[in-house]
Amino acid sequence: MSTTFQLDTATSRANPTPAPMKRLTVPKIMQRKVDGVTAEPLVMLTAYTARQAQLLDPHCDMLLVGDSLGQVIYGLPSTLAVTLDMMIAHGAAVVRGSYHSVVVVDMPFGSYEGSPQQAFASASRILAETGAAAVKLEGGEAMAETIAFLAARGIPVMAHIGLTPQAVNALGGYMARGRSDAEEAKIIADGKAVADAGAFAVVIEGVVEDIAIAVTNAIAIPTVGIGASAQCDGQVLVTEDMLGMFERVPRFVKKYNDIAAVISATAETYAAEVRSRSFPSADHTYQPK
Ligand SMILES: Nc1nc(=O)c2c([nH]1)NC[C@@H]1CN(c3ccc(C(=O)N[C@@H](CCC(=O)O)C(=O)O)cc3)CN21
Ligand SMILES: CC(C)C(=O)C(=O)O
Repeated sequence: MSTTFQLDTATSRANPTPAPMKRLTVPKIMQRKVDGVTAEPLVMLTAYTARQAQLLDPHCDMLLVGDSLGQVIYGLPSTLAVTLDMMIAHGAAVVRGSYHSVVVVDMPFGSYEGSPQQAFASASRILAETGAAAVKLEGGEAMAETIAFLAARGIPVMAHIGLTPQAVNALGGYMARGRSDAEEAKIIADGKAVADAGAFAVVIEGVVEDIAIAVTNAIAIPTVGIGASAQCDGQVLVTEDMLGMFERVPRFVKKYNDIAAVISATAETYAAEVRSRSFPSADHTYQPK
């Protein structure tokens, strides 16, 4: 299956450079941490579709095909019902729509926790069938053996610690983590464990800021914060949250726009024109010669 062809793009903004195969690489992402305080923070956003990827790609270092698509695209109550096939379909679309950013695809709940071998089977399908460069999985110390197994076999792994949404039933909700000494120690140990295991980067979600800073200072791989700290080595948000597509978003989301209002107002105008028969007009219909 060919997954790397280029799409025509409508705007020059979607085509920032003429060189098609100059995609950032995982080693270049890791180099940002080596460069230390002089390096620019890493910019990551979620993307689920080809056109969304085209628009975001020029502005990002990494695009995350997050399992948040379960809630954002499919209207599911949590990420637990997201399947490997869903992640692969959307991952392939995002790779086709981008050529600058490193594309990272989430491993869905149930596709990797059973054993390192199960994780390898799932991750190798993701890379082979999407063209993405890396996978992300949730978990710290408990996933260290699996991260090492994948990394040793050429699969770059982004870890995800702190508020891990696939563990919502065990955590009891999407509350911030690290408010007790035991939780704080656990999150710091998780960060060290995934770095030692060979993860190339780690998402730190929904933790008390001091802990995000402590992990960032304690490990040699980039930390990507969401509800964490501006001192992380990068940031990620769910694109639809940032765009203002939803009424209710986590506290850590900054709504940079109100796209929900744009969509509602546009649909309202269209509906009014259909009902008044002012659309389609002569410009949008075919007349005889
Ligand atoms: N659209 C979207 N954005 C996300 O950031 C996101 C998803 N979906 N789906 C997967 C997980 C779930 N996440 C979530 C979901 C909800 C809260 C939330 O509502 N937090 C509350 C506090 C928790 C509570 O009171 O129960 C908050 O006010 O931040 C946080 C993270 C983060 N991820
Ligand atoms: C919120 C981000 C980090 C994520 O894991 C997702 O989009 O699923």
